[in-house]
Amino acid sequence: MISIENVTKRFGKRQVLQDVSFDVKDGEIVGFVGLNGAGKTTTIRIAAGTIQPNSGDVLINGHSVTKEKRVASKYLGWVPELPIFEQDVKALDYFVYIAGYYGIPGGEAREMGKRLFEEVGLSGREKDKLRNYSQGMKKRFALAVSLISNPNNFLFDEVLNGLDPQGIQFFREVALKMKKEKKAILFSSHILSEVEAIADKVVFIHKGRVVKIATMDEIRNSISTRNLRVVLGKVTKEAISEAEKFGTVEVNGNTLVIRDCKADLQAVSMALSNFQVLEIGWVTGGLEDYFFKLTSG
Ligand SMILES: Nc1ncnc2c1ncn2[C@@H]1O[C@H](COP(=O)(O)OP(=O)(O)OP(=O)(O)O)[C@@H](O)[C@H]1O
Repeated sequence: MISIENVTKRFGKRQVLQDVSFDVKDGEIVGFVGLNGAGKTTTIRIAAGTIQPNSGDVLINGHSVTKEKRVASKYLGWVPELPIFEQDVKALDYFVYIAGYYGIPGGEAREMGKRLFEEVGLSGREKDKLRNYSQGMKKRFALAVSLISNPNNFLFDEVLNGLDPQGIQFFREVALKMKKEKKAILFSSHILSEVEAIADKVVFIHKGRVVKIATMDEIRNSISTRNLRVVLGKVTKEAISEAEKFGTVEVNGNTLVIRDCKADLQAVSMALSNFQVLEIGWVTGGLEDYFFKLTSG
């Protein structure tokens, strides 16, 4: 479990984080969302122990990153937005070198490296120098490194940035697999559809403050559009022209979506009653609608 507790951070005179608090529970994927400069990376770097907060703390499985960094780090994996590695070293050699910091002897580290390279889709590229890795490959390498201590908490900072669709799918599946294994995952991303696809809960940060924490169910239920979805038992020409009296109609099998519906649900339900209304309800919006509503407010 990752607990961010009242974290405050200033860079010089600029207040970058103000009293940021939230939890990522075991078996939970938490989306971390905010505009550019909102404070996501700073929060993540504080959680990873690479920068110190001015006040507050982050607990990893109950261990303070500010006071017990070594122990806390053992339970934490981190894939940074722009992984920076030694460029002139062969990837597997560098992995073995890093594993040394975790007290893993050379031979064992090499075997572990081969296994993890395969797991993250880098087999065959063990002898390439890191300078010859693409951005996506560097992220996969950072993931392999983060798996060395088999931690149960993960920080993914904009891991999808600059990835091709295959890379995006790979990291989505990694996060979902980790969730199944009851790991705690904090996942920052600008690709809101991806956050929506995997997150259980979303933390919204704006100008250094947490402005909202909501589950995906709460988000979906709170945004209702003027688009009405109706499932009919009988979809006939008459049914469609009846529906068209209320707005533009899209037909997909037995489902009609009346866009910008001018009437209320009961009126449409009555008007279509001869065509067997099996289901009727307003289409709910997604994370993107919610995010814009929140930040424009
Ligand atoms: N080392 C630093 N020194 C001074 N200011 C910094 C430093 N790192 C970050 N900042 C400032 O802190 C604020 C938050 O930056 P941060 O990178 O955490 O935002 P972010 O939400 O991750 O943004 P993005 O979505 O663009 O990655 C910004 O105003 C940024 O300029």
